[in-house]
Amino acid sequence: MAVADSVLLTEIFFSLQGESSRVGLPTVFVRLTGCPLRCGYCDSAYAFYGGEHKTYDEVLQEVAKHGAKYVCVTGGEPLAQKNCLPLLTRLCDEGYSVSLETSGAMSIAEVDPRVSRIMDLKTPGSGEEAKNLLDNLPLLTTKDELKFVLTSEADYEWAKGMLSSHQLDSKCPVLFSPIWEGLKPDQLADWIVRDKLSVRMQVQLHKILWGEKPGV
Ligand SMILES: C[S@@+](CC[C@H](N)C(=O)[O-])C[C@H]1O[C@@H](n2cnc3c(N)ncnc32)[C@H](O)[C@@H]1O
Ligand SMILES: Nc1nc2[nH]cc(C(=O)O)c2c(=O)[nH]1
Ligand code: SF4
Ligand SMILES: [Mg+2]
Repeated sequence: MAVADSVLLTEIFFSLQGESSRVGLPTVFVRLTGCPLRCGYCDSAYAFYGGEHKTYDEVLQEVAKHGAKYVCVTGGEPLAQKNCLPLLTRLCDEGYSVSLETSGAMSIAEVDPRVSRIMDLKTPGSGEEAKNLLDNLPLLTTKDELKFVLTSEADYEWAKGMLSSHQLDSKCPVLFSPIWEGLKPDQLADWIVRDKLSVRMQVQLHKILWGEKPGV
């Protein structure tokens, strides 16, 4: 149930951005609760349930305490809460440089244009490929990023096929990321070099630094 002018929140924390082309930048993370997907590898399942209702003002106050320039709204699936949209706009109005991590299973059409949308196109290995909303693809602009999280060689081949069939690398930067402790990063690197793909490979920096746990 949506409560007026509020979101259901799992956590707010300050860390180094571990993903996307913003990797390494000190960033405040706002993790909203709930997700309609169940990717087999999900590292944020603790955000599926629970959470606390927080008004936009309360979220902004908590974010401001950290004195950072960058804010990343994630989840769960942030766009599953309709109040995520006004929250993104309030964060932009405050002058933050805002990114949004989204599964691409919900429309990104109404997201404030100042936000950089990091859209994950779910691979077959996630178990949630059927949820991909392909109508989102034409909406991506050069300030957005399209991400493939890969579990296997089959996922890699699928992602390569999607790149060429939809000419995805001409829309926005493309990220290829191996699942943590699943697909070996050096194996993925070898395939990308072999095939000369114009994608950015990345591993989750925060897990290299601190392991897999909430709040980092
Ligand atoms: C936790 S999700 C939250 C935002 C949104 N629900 C989504 O899936 O994009 C943020 C990003 O973490 C990625 N992720 C989750 N678990 C992962 C894992 N075990 N290894 C690598 N990336 C993972 C997701 O694929 C997604 O790109
Ligand atoms: N440090 C850090 N960077 C991140 N970038 C995206 C994250 C996410 O969970 O969406 C994440 C996260 O959980 N931690
Ligand atoms: S969509 Fe994101 S939060 Fe939801 S299960 Fe998949 S990775 Fe986890
Ligand atoms: Mg994470």
